[in-house]
Amino acid sequence: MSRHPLPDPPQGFRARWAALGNVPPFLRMVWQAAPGFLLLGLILRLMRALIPVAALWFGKLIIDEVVRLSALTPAGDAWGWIGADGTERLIWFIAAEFVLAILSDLLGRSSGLVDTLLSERLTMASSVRLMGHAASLDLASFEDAGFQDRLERARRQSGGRMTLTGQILTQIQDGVTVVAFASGLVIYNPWLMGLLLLALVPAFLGEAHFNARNYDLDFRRTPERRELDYLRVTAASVDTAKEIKIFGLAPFLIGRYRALSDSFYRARRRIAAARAVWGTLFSALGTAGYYLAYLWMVGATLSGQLSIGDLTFLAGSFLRLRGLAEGLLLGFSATAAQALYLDDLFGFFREQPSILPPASPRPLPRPIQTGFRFDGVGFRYPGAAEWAVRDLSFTLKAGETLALVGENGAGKTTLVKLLARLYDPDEGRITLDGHDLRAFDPQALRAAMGVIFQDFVRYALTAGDNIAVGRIEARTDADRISEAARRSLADRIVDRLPAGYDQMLGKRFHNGVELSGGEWQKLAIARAYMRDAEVLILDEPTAALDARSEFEVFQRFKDLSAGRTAVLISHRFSSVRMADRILVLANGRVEASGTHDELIAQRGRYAELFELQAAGYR
Ligand SMILES: Nc1ncnc2c1ncn2[C@@H]1O[C@H](COP(=O)(O)OP(=O)(O)OP(=O)(O)O)[C@@H](O)[C@H]1O
Repeated sequence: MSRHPLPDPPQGFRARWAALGNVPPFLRMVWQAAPGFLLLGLILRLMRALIPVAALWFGKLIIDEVVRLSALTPAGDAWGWIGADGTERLIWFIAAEFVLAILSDLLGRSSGLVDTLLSERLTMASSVRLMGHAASLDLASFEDAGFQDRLERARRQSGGRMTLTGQILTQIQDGVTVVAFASGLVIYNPWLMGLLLLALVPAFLGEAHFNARNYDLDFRRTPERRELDYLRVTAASVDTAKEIKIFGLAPFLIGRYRALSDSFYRARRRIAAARAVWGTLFSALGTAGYYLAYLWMVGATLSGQLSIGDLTFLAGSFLRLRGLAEGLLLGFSATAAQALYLDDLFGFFREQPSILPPASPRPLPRPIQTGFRFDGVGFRYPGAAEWAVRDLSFTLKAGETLALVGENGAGKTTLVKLLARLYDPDEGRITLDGHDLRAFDPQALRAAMGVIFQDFVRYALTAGDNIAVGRIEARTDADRISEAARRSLADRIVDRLPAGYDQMLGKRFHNGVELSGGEWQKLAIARAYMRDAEVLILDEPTAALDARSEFEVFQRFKDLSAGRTAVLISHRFSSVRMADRILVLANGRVEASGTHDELIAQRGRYAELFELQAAGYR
């Protein structure tokens, strides 16, 4: 059973045919990605489509010619007929068939090549579009399990479904070949065509049914598949290896993986077995149709209505047509199935962010005049029952350094996320210089902020790039990067790295050097200094720093943010007391505010927590 509520997959034939509506936008995407290849693929295939009929027709002509000549040629030398009188036509027919065979191979290989290149270009284009679109969506979306399922399915489609173009082109090619063969059959005897269709339709419906069942299974099991991927990565990755070993977690993870994938396997096996049984039955039906037609052809040849050449042409046509039409119908149903999967990709592209720039955004005040004001702000994470912050009212004055303190879960990080408009409040409002934050372009707002979170990212990039991500446009500005490193005290770490700023970090790639938790933090803090930020926010990225380092880092932070608006979050009171003003949060509300001395004098929670920590050091 799926653990997360998922919308039902599209059911029934109508939905499956409706999914074919995804084919035109898909082809549009292909056209945009590689118009030349698409056109070339189509031309090559159309040329190739007519070769089988032509080859079979030459085969018929050859046989009739052979039958005619065999009566005239004396027995003896197998090569003696070449060059003899009256055999020119036969030689031309054989030569034509030879050329067709070579041409067919050549066209087949060229279209294979074009397909490969096309699919590469398409995978790239759709992955780029996927990444771009994902980046435009709200943070809240990413934290929703249903969204992650949709993202996962879309990601699979962007890589996995790209053979679809080749499939559609092959369909077109086979369609043209079928029409050519069928015209031949109809000319000889229209009943043959009816017999053929009768033999094929059940197979087609059967395939369509099983394809849809497979899709339903994939759809319903997306959460489990995500869990499988998660387990695979967790059980075997550089980030988790240490803890997995210490806790001896491998058997647990493997057991879980096995149980989940077993249930997957069983479901797949059921479908595959039913498909095999029905497939054999339907195929036997097709064979019966063929032999019925064959009986008629043999009779017609014996009674002189058809020549031997006609018999080979017709029998060959029927057999090829059966194979082709079967392939075409099954391919059609497979295309419909693929188109169902495309629903995931296009469905994802249709997903829209809710935090958008207004039609005419206000220019961001630079410098900020009065500051930010929270007015009765309340926010609940999507799907959460509890408010993360509620009735939150305070001012973050321009130019001041404000510290946020409070126990775990008090709402400090949430407050910062609201300030950076990663979320919008559900109640109340946040203003900047008197204007609602929603009046500004969220990108511009974020660009004016330097926020380093507790769970900042450790990029598998060079040390220099790990700092430059704070302002990626300045990636080549070595002076700016080293200045940022100096400010955050990361310069001493970089100096010790074998390749300095060019040193690859982390264990993911070759020659990477791993840093300690505190060293990573100093590097991350340098990101904030890369920006021309109006507001600097350190949300506890200093937890792994030793006491002296944190003191130094914060001292610098305060000096460097002089005149700028700054927010710092820390559980260390020695750092917090440096701030101009301290806000004590509890249960998502402001419980008290003031300078360190004022708060101590109030003898409230702040004084209590401060005493608790101080006592620990005595
Ligand atoms: N992404 C999220 N989705 C749902 N709930 C969340 C999410 N992040 C935080 N919460 C909830 O919101 C509340 C406030 O969390 P927040 O991270 O703001 O606390 P904090 O004061 O920063 O805590 P800490 O000192 O542990 O970092 C907590 O009760 C937490 O469970």
